[in-house]
Amino acid sequence: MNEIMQEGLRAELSLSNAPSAVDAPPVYKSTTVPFEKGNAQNGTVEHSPDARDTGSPLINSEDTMELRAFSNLPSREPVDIQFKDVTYSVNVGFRKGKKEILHKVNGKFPGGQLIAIMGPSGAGKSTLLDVLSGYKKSNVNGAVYVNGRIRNLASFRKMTCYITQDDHLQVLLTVLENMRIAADFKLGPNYPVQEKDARIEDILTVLGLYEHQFTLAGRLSGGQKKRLSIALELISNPTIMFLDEPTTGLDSFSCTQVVDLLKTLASQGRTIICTIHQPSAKLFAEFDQVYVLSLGECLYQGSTGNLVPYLHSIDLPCPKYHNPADYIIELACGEHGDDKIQHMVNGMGNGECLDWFGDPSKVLKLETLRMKYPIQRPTKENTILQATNHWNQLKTLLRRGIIRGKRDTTLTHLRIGVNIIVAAMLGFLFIEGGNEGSRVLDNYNLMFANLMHHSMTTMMLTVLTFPTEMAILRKEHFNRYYSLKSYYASVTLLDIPMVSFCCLIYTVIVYFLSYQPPEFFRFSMFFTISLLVAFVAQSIGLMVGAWFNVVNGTFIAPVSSIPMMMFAGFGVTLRDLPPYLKWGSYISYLRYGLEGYVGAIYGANRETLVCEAKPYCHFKYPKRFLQEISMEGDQFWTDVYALCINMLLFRIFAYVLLKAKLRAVR
Ligand SMILES: Nc1ncnc2c1ncn2[C@@H]1O[C@H](COP(=O)(O)OP(=O)(O)OP(=O)(O)O)[C@@H](O)[C@H]1O
Repeated sequence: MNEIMQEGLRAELSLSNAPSAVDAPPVYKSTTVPFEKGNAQNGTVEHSPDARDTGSPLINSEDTMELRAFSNLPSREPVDIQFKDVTYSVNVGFRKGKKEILHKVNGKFPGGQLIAIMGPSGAGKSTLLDVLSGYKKSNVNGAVYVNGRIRNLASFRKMTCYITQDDHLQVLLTVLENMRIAADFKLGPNYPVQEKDARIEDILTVLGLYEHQFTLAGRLSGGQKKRLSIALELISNPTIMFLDEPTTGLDSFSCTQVVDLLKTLASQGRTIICTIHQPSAKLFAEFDQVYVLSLGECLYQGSTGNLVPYLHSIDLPCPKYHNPADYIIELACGEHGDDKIQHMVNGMGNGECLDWFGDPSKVLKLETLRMKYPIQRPTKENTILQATNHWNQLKTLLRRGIIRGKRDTTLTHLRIGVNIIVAAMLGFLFIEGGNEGSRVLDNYNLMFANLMHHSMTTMMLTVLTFPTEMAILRKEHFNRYYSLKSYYASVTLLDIPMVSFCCLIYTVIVYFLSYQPPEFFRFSMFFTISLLVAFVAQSIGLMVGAWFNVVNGTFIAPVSSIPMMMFAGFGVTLRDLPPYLKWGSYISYLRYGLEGYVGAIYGANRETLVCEAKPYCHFKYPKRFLQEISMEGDQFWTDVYALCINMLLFRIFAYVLLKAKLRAVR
């Protein structure tokens, strides 16, 4: 344990129950939290099958040491969770029906406890966690009770947080920046800065991250990343914390640090529920309560200390010097026979049996809980899911996006570099194409090449980067950092300067190297079309990226561009398109782009072109060229409107897809 963590754990400071509002001032009282050192040092534990746990620490108080609580986080009123006959099924596929994963499981997680959901791989641990946290809503049957009342998901989510197995952090932000951004989302701009900083400092200190506050999150070790994930959620001081495998991938020292920390949090009234694979005996003993699943059914629920007596009571005694956590997993896997699983499920009434809880005073009936916790009148703030308003969410998202943009210099340089290189190459390739009458067709090719460049670079970049954001979006959106509207608005706004800048450099280079007419209004028209095409392509990229993963997206996006190219009027003129395919030209944004470019360069009464390279210039008169390609040349504004409408429609559709995608996973 590092020094900071040690110091944090030793300090004596704890808090009394305080109001549940996030920004309520802390009220302190001096108590100490016993630290159970564990009697299973080497992965083995000697146990007495008859010794029932009575709720007191598993270890003699001689070995206790004091933990430092979070001095800036008010303690919480414990919240009791109970679930009855919970079933969860998934659709396996078209005409294949449904597969049931949780089979009418029951259970009770009393407040202020550290609870482990254990079981072999595929037992349904993560699924149960998802169902209880409200992350999964569809295909769930049964009832979840919070303090004796049927769970109201909206208000329940306000007191909970969900920490996913993968950390999904903002890797380009430092620890402190991550914390400050989270504080701005969760506490809002009106929360006093000094108190915000004090809360951040307190959390970082206790979690042993204070000395790493200026380290980029991406450079932290696995254990530090996990602690940062917890730290970010602690800012809003949740009452219930759900953690999916918080110790997976960590060494035993980091595991102990994380579990010690969770224990501290539980001791202050929070209900901490986490899934865990196969803890060592020492780690296992740290949990207050354990809930064991096998194939979607409950094998045991009760205190960790009561597991051995329970196994003894059902004639499945845990061998001496065997880690009970290992033994129950062996039983759950069916290593000792499949009949034992059913025997245990029956013995526990699939989670209905509450006889093996360490502290019987915590096992209150639903009616008693309802009397203990009267109904609270909903307040105005209670109707909004996020802690702060849309404007604050957008501002904070933009601030975070700007920091990320500045740090991600490789991508920024790459985007600028690609635009300069491609523009220079095309400019030199089509040099003088813009004013030479004999090279009008070459210039037409250049316009199409421009369209390809703008559409492909922006679209593919979005298709490749957006899906990687989805995991972070899912986590932060579920944890109520921001609404989807604010997120989407920030995504739309953040890329405007970069796309515009890249378009501008590209257009300047191509325009002047290829000798396009040196008139400001024609340059502006040319640039406007480039910009709009880039934005439409980006919208399509968003649409694809919102729904498909990177692999499928990189296939779908270019393939979907092919019909757009076909109908652009480039290979086959708009006049020569077969009547039954004419509709295609109206939905092709590349058609409007090409028409817009032609209008900018050859429309608006362009004067007769010079004809020096060859004695005969077929397209010396721009009008003749316009007739040849069956374009009017005076439809610039129609093209601009059409591109704007395309952009708007694709953006709206991308938003709808994104929303549907977020719903689909739940
Ligand atoms: N969408 C799905 N379609 C089909 N089966 C699913 C789906 N989601 C989950 N399952 C199945 O449900 C079972 C439980 O999954 P879950 O992820 O909850 O297990 P777990 O106990 O958390 O496993 P692990 O410890 O390996 O993460 C597994 O057999 C899994 O294959």
